Amino acid sequence: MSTSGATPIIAVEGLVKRFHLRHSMLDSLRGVPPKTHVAIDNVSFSLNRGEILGLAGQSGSGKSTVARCLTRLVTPDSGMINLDGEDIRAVGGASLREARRRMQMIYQDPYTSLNPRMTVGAAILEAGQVHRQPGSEHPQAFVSGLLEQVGLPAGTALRRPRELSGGQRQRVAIARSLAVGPDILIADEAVSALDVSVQVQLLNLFVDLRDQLGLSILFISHQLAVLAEVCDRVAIMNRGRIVEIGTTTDVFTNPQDAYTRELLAAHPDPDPSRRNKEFA
Ligand SMILES: Nc1ncnc2c1ncn2[C@@H]1O[C@H](COP(=O)(O)OP(=O)(O)OP(=O)(O)O)[C@@H](O)[C@H]1O
Repeated sequence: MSTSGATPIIAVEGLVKRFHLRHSMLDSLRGVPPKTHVAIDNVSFSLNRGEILGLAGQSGSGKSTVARCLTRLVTPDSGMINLDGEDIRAVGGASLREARRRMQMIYQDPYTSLNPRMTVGAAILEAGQVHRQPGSEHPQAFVSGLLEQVGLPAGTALRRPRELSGGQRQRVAIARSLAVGPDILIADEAVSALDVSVQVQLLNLFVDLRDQLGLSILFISHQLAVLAEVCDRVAIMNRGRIVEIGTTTDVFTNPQDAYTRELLAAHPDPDPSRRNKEFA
C-alpha cells in the first residue's frame, strides 16, 4: 500500500504551543500572573513524501493544535517546522503564503472552507486563479478536471454547497484544495461526520490522490479503524505529546506505550489486516 520514500517533506522538531487562559479581573488586580495551558509539548515527527501519516489521540490531546501550528493558524512558541528544509515556524509574508498554499487543510465540516453563496465551480476557480495555477485561464476545463479528479460530475460546478450531500461537499472541499496545487493535505477529522459507506469512499479517494498526485497527507482522526484503513504510519498523542510513532501495523498490533494500549482497548478492531470492514 505504501509508496512512501524516507525523505521528509515536513520535519517537526520540539514544537511547543501554550495558550494563555482567561485571567479574571480579580486576579489581574491582585497581580496574579496569567495561567497557561501547554497544548503541545515538545512534539517531533516527520511526514515523508507520498506518505499518509495518521495522528490519533483522544479529544484535547493536541491533534488540531499540531495542524494549526503547521499551517500557522497559530504561531508555535518554540521548535522548528521544516518544510523542504526551510524553517517556517516564524516566517511571514510571501514565504508564509507559499507554505500555506503548499499545505492545504481539509476540515470535518466543509462549510468552514466553502462559501455557501458561491457555486462550486466559482469557488474552485477562484482558488486556482488567486494562486495563478496553470490551466486556471481555461475555467471550464480547469474546474471539470478537478471535479473529475475527486469523483464528481462536471455539472456539480453549477451547484451550491447546500444542494450537495455531506460526502459530495467534502469532495468539493478537496477539489478546491487541489486547485491551488498543494504538496500536502492535512485532513482534520475529514471523514468523521460521514456515514461509514461514505467514509470508505472518501478514504479511497485520499489514497488515490496520494498515489496519483504524490501528495503527502497528515490524517488526523480519533477513529483508529479509519487510520488503520489508510495510514502508512501513525503517531499517538496524549496530553500534548507524541507517545508512540511507527508503522500502522506495528503500532496497532504491537503497541509499546501504555497509553496506546489503553486507547486500543477502548476502540474495537483497528487491526489493519481487517481493512474495509466496519469502522469503530
Ligand atoms: N485557542 C485556545 N485557547 C485555549 N486553549 C486551547 C485553544 N485551542 C486549543 N486549546 C486547548 O489545547 C488542548 C488541545 O486542543 P486540540 O483542539 O488541539 O485537541 P484535539 O486533540 O484536536 O481535540 P479534538 O479532537 O477535541 O479537537 C485542549 O486542552 C484545548 O482545550
